[in-house]
Amino acid sequence: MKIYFCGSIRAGRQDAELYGRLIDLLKQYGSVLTEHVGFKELEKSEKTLTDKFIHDRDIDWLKECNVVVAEVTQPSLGVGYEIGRAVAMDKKILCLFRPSPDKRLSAMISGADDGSNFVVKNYQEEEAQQIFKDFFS
Ligand SMILES: O=c1[nH]c(=O)n([C@H]2C[C@H](O)[C@@H](COP(=O)(O)O)O2)cc1CO
Repeated sequence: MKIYFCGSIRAGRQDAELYGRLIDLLKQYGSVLTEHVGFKELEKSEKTLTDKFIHDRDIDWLKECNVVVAEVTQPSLGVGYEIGRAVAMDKKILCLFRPSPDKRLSAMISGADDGSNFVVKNYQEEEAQQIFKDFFS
């Protein structure tokens, strides 16, 4: 099982440590192609790469993966783009959103939930393990 994990990078790194913990949980189910999204020092390593390289590498990984898991609480153009491309590739997608009074998820994500291939879950971190268990079973 190859998993493509999406999380905000240039749109803000406030959830980076959470991404790292989610990626650790996901490793029980397969290999995470985009492990760097959860790295604390990420910006240093990705800074040596051109935007074209990053885009083309990530689209190749997206083509290669079996499922996409996206943490969508921090809105990110890159994550939205990856999700749209993944839909066009018929990938199975799980989006995770942590509700709070100051955040509203885009209708283009919440409204895409079809209960099977595109699943959107409101969650708190402690529920992630069970959500992954259900999604991957
Ligand atoms: O350096 C990068 N490396 C990288 O893999 N990405 C991909 C993976 C993330 O899921 C997504 C983040 O997009 P953004 O940077 O617009 O928040 O794009 C994005 C960047 C920077 O845009």
